[in-house]
Amino acid sequence: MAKNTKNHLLSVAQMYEADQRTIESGISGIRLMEAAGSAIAREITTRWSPRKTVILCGPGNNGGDGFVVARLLHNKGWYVRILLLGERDNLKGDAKTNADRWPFETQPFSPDGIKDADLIVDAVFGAGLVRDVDGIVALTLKAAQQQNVPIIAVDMPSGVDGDSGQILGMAIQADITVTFCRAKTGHYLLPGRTLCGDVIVADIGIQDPIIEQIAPENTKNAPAHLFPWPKTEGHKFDRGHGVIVGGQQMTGATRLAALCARRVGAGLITIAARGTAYMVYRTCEPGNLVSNDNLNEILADPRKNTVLIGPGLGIGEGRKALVKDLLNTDKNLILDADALTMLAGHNWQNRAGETLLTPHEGEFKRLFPDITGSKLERARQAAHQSKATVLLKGPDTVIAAPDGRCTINTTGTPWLATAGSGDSLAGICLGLICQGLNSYDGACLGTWLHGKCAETGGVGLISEDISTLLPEVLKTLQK
Ligand SMILES: NC(=O)C1=CN([C@@H]2O[C@H](COP(=O)(O)OP(=O)(O)OC[C@H]3O[C@@H](n4cnc5c(N)ncnc54)[C@H](O)[C@@H]3O)[C@@H](O)[C@H]2O)[C@H](O)CC1
Ligand SMILES: [K+]
Repeated sequence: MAKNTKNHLLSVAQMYEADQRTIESGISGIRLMEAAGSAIAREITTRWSPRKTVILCGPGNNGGDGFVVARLLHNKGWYVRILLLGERDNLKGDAKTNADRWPFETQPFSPDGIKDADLIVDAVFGAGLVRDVDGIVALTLKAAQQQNVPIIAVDMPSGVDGDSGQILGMAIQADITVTFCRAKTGHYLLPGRTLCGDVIVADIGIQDPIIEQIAPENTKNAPAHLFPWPKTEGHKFDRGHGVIVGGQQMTGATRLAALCARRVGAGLITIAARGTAYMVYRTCEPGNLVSNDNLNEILADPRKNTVLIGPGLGIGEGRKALVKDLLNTDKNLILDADALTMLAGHNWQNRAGETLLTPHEGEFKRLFPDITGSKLERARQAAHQSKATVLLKGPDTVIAAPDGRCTINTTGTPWLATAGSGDSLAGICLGLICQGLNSYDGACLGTWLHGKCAETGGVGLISEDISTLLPEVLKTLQK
């Protein structure tokens, strides 16, 4: 059966490979370019009425797409001018063919060339961006930005790296970006995601089996189908028993996590706590189980399969030893916050249970100080090195599995940057993993749900809202 590859994200190299394999299968490059240009012209004409349009064409095939757009808009009666970077005579291949089909003059790049534009098409650089944008290109793109008219980017906003989403030198802010076949990782990693505006993925005739053969390791996070719906015949012990090592002082973190774990369907949640904190937990949410037994005794019950440690934990030698002891158990572990901080310099080994690390950027740097690269590549390397699933938090959270798979999450709002939000996320993941999801699936679904809660809650969201919003989000997943 054909796999659904629609959520796969391609790297730039994989896009070139898909292109090449398609051409080898008998679809010419010129046909692909025509399809790319038609898709862009279609997206423009369905959104905007005819108006003075300036198309900025670069020296490669991104510029070639621009020439196709120019011809198609001109044929529909639009007034179109082209600014071309470099000499027309230097164009090659399909870009040259399409330049030859444009019977009018082109003008050189210059800020002045933008002046009367009511709509701008950015066909300067796409997949082939290799160095910083500077000089006359930067000046012209700046003028295009200042014109304050709609900007349509072909494939990528020029200046954005298609793999990392990083800006090389400078980049243009687009209103829409039309890309081809599949989105690229740079469309969803920041700042690329913001610079793209709306991302539209157009079919240009590259067939799904070609993408299956390439087997991209990156996806856009789309895990709703993984939700473990309770079974009619099930009872609470079928629905997982999670344990949270309760913080001594920051008891709120543990309570937020426990509420979220239960809201996503965990059958039972035990908070392991000592001293005064034990009494705090005993007198709070009545649905939590609370135990002041020794942690080893609590975990002796094999049904308690997943442990969350870190939220509100605090730092100290005793607590560090506790985290290390947990690593030697066969329980599924979710290590968050202070637990991560205390593992800096740890020598990662294969564990018997699943391991999920949920660092933000600061914790990640302490845990993996030698790992560099794009957010995606750093998460992937960390997962490989630690043999754990790594959930690298942020507005473009990346989840990486030890086997090389990565997903980029796109749900959420800036209101999630609030105290207790991470504790809630860790709790959601606990609730899902204790029900039997593996740590990668649990992390993907947990992150997606957490973001959906924020979207549903809207403005003014605080972390206490997240568990309350979960039922509303889950209802939207019911068939
Ligand atoms: N299947 C598809 O996705 C299709 C994609 N198409 C389009 O082709 C481009 C990629 O084309 P390519 O020629 O490989 O690269 P670019 O046009 O992006 O740029 C290459 C060109 O630019 C020069 N260059 C790169 N960086 C800089 C810089 N900072 N300053 C100055 N010059 C720079 C480089 O030296 C080259 O000369 C893809 O994005 C799609 O838009 C096709 O339509 C076919 C189908
Ligand atoms: K572009």
